[in-house]
Amino acid sequence: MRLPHRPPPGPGTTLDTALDVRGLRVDFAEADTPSAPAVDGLDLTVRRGEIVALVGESGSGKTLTALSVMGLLPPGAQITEGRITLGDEDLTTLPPKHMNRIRGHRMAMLFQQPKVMLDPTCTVGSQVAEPLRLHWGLGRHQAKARVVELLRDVGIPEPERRASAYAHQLSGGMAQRVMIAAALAGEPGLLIADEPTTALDATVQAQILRLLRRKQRESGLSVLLITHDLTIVTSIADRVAVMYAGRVVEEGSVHEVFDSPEHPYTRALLKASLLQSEEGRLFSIPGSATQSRGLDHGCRFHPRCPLALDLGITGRCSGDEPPLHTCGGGHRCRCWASRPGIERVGEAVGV
Ligand SMILES: Nc1ncnc2c1ncn2[C@@H]1O[C@H](COP(=O)(O)OP(=O)(O)OP(=O)(O)O)[C@@H](O)[C@H]1O
Repeated sequence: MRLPHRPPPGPGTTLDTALDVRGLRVDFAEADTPSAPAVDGLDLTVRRGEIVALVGESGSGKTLTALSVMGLLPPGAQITEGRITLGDEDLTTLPPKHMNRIRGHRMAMLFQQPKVMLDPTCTVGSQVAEPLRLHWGLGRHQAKARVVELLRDVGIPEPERRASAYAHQLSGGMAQRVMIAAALAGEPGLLIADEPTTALDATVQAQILRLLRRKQRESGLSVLLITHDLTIVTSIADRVAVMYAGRVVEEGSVHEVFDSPEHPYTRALLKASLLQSEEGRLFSIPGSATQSRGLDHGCRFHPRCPLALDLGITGRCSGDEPPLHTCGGGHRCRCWASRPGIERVGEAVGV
């Protein structure tokens, strides 16, 4: 596929960069009426050995971003602009056969519903063995022994016996451990985890997050973690990127973004989460991200933004798209109003 516009890798791209996404745009080709891109000029970097959380409301384009990287977009969706670089490889130009070799070997993905993702007709052991045979060329006996090691390593009790179990015989937590073993079997450098603990209860969720953190520390794995849950971000991630209507509006270390949020959308997300709910009162952000998709002028958030609406700065906010500018260190924000002084005004209007 020939892409109309492929920007160069991002300015900070170094040997240290595991994944670099520049100007990614995803469109649905089969839509009857022309629709807005689902991902719209997204820039994102994951460095080697770090966990980056991608957060944002439902429909902001997080999953399509992950599927674009994996080369697994659903039928009808296609990358129409942008560049995705994994290590030194430009994934947007690779033929499907080459992508098959990279998937599972250099990058792997964990999904929300592990029991659904496991093949019900194959044993757990054969599914964990697949990448070992495919990417490392292990024979049946070698692969079997390695499967037991991998299952033990992710905390599956009696791994020899469990290797011959089927998906329906596993709890949700066990199934996710098996998926982690299968994902890590090919020894990928990048793991994309899309809401990996959403379907699990709180105790199992904490165990799975600890397991991911341990694997990241032991093997220098890079992780792109997609989640709605900001408490998960604070417990596991090094950096966070906040996505709104198809693009990143704020990014930085978890400390920078959560302790000093600059973008009114990030502030609203934090306020809507348990992290900042006031005396148990629930806050929701008026409107939805979909109403901002397809805006071809101004800040995508301005129709819902209390700063733009209350402070009468709508002219600027609806006129030009703000750039992602540096607010100090690695903290960057896409808002005309994120300047010293305005922050206090933002607090005054309750965002
Ligand atoms: N198969 C599809 N066909 C048409 N449009 C789609 C399809 N999948 C996603 N979209 C559109 O792309 C947008 C982004 O979807 P995506 O799944 O990436 O959002 P998300 O941020 O991951 O949401 P969630 O947190 O609910 O999973 C959706 O709002 C939807 O309009």
